[in-house]
Amino acid sequence: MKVAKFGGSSVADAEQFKKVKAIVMGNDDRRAIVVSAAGKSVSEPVKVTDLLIKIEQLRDAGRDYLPVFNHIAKRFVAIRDELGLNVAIEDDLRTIKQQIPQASHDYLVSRGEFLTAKLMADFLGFRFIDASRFMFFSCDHFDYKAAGNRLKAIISQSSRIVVPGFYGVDEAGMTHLMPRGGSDISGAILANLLNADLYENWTDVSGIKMADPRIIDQSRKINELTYEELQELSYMGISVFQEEAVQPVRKKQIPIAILNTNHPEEDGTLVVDHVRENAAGLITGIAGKRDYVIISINKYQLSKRLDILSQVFAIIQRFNVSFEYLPSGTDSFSFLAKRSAVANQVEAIINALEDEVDLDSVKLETGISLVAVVSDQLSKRPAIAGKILDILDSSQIKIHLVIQESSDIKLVFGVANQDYEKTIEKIYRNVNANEKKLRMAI
Ligand SMILES: Nc1ncnc2c1ncn2[C@@H]1O[C@H](COP(=O)(O)OP(=O)(O)O)[C@@H](O)[C@H]1O
Ligand SMILES: N[C@@H](CC(=O)OP(=O)(O)O)C(=O)O
Repeated sequence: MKVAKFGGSSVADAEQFKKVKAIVMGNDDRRAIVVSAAGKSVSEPVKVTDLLIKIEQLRDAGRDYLPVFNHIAKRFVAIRDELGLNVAIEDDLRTIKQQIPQASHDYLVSRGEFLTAKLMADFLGFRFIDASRFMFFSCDHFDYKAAGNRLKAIISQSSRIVVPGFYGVDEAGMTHLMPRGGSDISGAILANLLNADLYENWTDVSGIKMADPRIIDQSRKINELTYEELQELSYMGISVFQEEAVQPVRKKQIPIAILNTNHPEEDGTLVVDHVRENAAGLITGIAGKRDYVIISINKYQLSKRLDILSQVFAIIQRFNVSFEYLPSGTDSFSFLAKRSAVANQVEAIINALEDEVDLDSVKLETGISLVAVVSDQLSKRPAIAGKILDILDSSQIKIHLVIQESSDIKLVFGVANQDYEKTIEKIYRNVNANEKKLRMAI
């Protein structure tokens, strides 16, 4: 059997619902469906999830949230009516409206998936199973055993079900929301629990492109990639698949297919443990994230001075900031964080480091973007890294730092924010134009 997850763009309105139905009915094996909340469409510029977050913000500011709520309600009623369904969605909308004044963030923001799944279940003629009945979280971790047992008790082998994505329930019975893009995680967990043969992830692009299609028009599609490569690309910012959604299917070696709801006839991307030798490119994908800060400390023979390093870490801990990378050298150590994560604490951290620790220097760099090149081949052909540095050097892009991780399949460059798109473009165009030549050279 297959688990099929449909993203927000696939369920944005009644027309999209019809495409979903045609896909689901097109294969008898598609028996477990996970949906996100109705997303953006031509006539709806904001995702329902973001509208729900807006309601919470207005409520907390003591402002009128009813116009936003009414807009959401109208969207769901319109889908119901255009599809000629009988679901009494007004009852659910009324309950949610009554709850808003005291609703938790997790409960309120999860309602988009709840309502979308209710409509989809009715439209498909499948059973609606609320995620709160079996998606059990315990201390923030998913409880596979308890969830699997409960699911077995509530559905049979032949059941055809629709489950809302993005949330589950905690030990206290309260709604537990997953990170943004979390319906991908729900789908992956369901595939794991049901021992699916395939996890289909239906979105608005025909598979994963080698580079963000918003930067590289007509970017080449990745036909196959490994779970590990997908995880690294997702971590580095490709929004098409949530990074935490890889592990649940990887554990059971369930392949993932990334497919396009608007063009179901097109091949997508297949994610597996090992890519066929002839399917692997020199570089699998390029991804990136903008707006980082780097705090670098320098001290002669720092790598041997654990006393100094522990003082530095004590300061970092005091500020409770999460750093994503900690590259180090013999005399230096750097902390890399998203600018929004350090917000206005940077100056205070630097002052504390300068005042309290005996360092040679403390340096701050801002406006840094990270660009990652991911490829299973990087570990087998280390010369690829050199070629990419060559490309950047001849494009006169200043590299602020290079990080090659122990996983050996990802190479990260720090460049100035204004060079972000140029960096991705230069690597993409050069590697694709010269793939044959590069292969022979390394
Ligand atoms: N490398 C990439 N390949 C494909 N899509 C990408 C890539 N990087 C970013 N994206 C973006 O991801 C989007 C799909 O993800 P998302 O908006 O979460 O879809 P959904 O609503 O189906 O969950 C695409 O429309 C595309 O703009
Ligand atoms: N609706 C949630 C969860 C999700 O997975 O959405 P999408 O599939 O549209 O990325 C969000 O916007 O984060």
